[in-house]
Formats: sequence, C-alpha cells, structure tokens
Amino acid sequence: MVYPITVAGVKRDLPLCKLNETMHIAAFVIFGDVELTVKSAEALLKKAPEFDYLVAPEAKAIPLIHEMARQSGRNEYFLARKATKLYMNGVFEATVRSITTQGEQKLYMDGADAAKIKGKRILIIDDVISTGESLRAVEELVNQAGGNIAGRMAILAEGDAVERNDIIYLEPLPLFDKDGRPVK
Ligand SMILES: Nc1ncnc2[nH]cnc12
Repeated sequence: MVYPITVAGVKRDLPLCKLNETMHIAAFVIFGDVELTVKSAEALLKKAPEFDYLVAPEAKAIPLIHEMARQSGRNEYFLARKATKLYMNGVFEATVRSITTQGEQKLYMDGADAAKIKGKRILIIDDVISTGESLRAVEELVNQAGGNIAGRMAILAEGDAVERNDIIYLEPLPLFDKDGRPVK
C-alpha cells in the first residue's frame, strides 16, 4: 500500500507502515532523495519568515536544514542532537515522545551553539511535524539558549498538526486506519 503525494512539484509514493494495531502512517523519508530535498528546501525558503539561524532536530531533517542553509547563503546551522558527544560542552536537554520512536527520547543542545543562538531569530525546521513533540523539545532548547523563535517550518504536517496555524508547511499528510484508509 502506498500514498501518492506531490511535494514542491515532486511526486512520490509513500509506503504505508503499521504504527500499532489501529493505525498506519505513510513513511516520508528524505534521506537519499536529492531532488525532493532540494525542491522542498527551495519551496520552504520562499515561505520563510526572516531569520538569523536555522535549527533542526537530528536526524531526518539534516539534509533539509543543510540544503536550506546552503540555498539561503548561510554557512552555519545548528542541530538538536539525539545523544551527547564527548566534544560537546555545557550541554542541556529536553524530553521528547515521538510517534515513530518507542518510549522517551531526549534532545540535547551544545553550549557553544547555544551561545551563538542567544538573542538571534531562530527558524525551526523539520521534515514532518506530527505530534509536535520534537518541535516542542527543540523550541524548549532554543528558549533555554535565549534565542527568539522566528518561525516553525516542515515539509509535511501530519494528522492533528494539519490544523496548526503556528507552523508553515508545504503539504498535509493524513494518518491511516488499520486497513490503510486515510483518517485525518
Ligand atoms: N509519516 C512519517 N514519516 C516519517 N517519519 C515520521 N515521523 C512522524 N510521522 C512520520
């Protein structure tokens, strides 16, 4: 079962994956898809508010944030990491409950990145916003760093996120029932 979608003029068939006993999701993964990443970045930048820095959660949004930074002539962007690394200092964290990951997950921000974010206009980027949990966690980290949220953008808004008016996105993505019928 697939869900056909056109994003920024690019057509893809998203495979339906079982999430639990009652729901399926249409998997949207930009990893390895250069055309989709480049065109989505272009389309999002056309709709973007003014910003100083882009920030995204690890991992699926990394090609997108890189391409958006490159196209907008910015040489630096920041990631909320899924794990701390020994080269990170002054790290702080926020907790996430994701739709695709079991249980709790944490996101971490490096202190050196936080110092650059302080007082700057920050545009938060993700590939898909669904429950809004990772977005909320990134926002918490940006706030802790003293950054000002300039906007929240994603390629797709899924399920309830479709009705949010505080995010800018390119296309809606439904959730699907146990038989693969779109529900929302
Ligand atoms: N439909 C989807 N595809 C891939 N990752 C997701 N995360 C949340 N919803 C998703």
